[in-house]
Amino acid sequence: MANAFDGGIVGRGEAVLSLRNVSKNFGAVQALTDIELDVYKGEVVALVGDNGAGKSTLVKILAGVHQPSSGTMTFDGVPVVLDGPSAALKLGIATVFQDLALCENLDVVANIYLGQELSPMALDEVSMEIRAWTLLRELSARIPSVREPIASLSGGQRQTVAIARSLLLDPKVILLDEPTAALGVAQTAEVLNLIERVRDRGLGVVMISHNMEDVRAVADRVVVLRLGKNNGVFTPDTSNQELVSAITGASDNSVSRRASRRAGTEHSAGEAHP
Ligand SMILES: Nc1ncnc2c1ncn2[C@@H]1O[C@H](COP(=O)(O)OP(=O)(O)OP(=O)(O)O)[C@@H](O)[C@H]1O
Repeated sequence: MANAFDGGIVGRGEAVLSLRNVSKNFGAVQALTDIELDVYKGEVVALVGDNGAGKSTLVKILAGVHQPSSGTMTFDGVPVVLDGPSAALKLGIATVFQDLALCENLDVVANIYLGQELSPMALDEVSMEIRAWTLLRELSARIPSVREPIASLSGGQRQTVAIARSLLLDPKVILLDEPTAALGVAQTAEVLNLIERVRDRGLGVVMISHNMEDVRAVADRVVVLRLGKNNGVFTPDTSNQELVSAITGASDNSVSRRASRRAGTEHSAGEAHP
């Protein structure tokens, strides 16, 4: 069911992360215009839209990779300016980009601790292994051994390691760029379960996805971008037809035509057999 721009979140307290009137241009290219976004604790927000709609640009702004050309961002109610990815991380916004940035030849523990120069923890190997193992167990991750090199893991397991790594600094918000892209059915289910457990830890999750089935399975709200602008916030039970219309801007598309054909068939079938 669709509703305006709040997606049914009225009365949920203060958002952990908010954007107001955020615009971004790259020279003459207007990638985002007046974007509004709220992310609450313990919810999964799916960010959907056609190619070039501005999803990656928006996530990169939240991750501190790009700076908005105008508009404001607040974190825990406080206006913030992210001048780089490490500023976002320090604040409590972790990102898992599509490339995952894992080292094939290193094991799970080493990858989870990779690039933790921000961390004040100077842990020995044993403590690192225990912490990595505890984290993965809390996430019910199916990793055979934390001493397994990344090269021998499946796509879903790699995504799991990348997500576990992003949780190491106890972020409040995690950004996932197409976390199920290129995964098979079982691995996708595994990663979606993991996302639910991250949400259950009280984090706000923002997930870019092109896959409406995944979005329906895990999202609490679906934020649609179209041509760099907000085009509605929907609940995950919204019909495919309505979502596709919001994404493409066209009410006449193959999904709506199929739906109306089906309705027509049912109607005439109903008439034939009252
Ligand atoms: N670094 C950049 N320089 C110039 N233009 C850019 C840059 N990054 C993005 N754009 C433009 O901004 C617009 C939004 O792109 P963006 O990658 O955010 O869309 P998207 O929704 O993530 O698309 P996709 O689903 O294809 O990844 C596009 O017109 C794109 O060409």
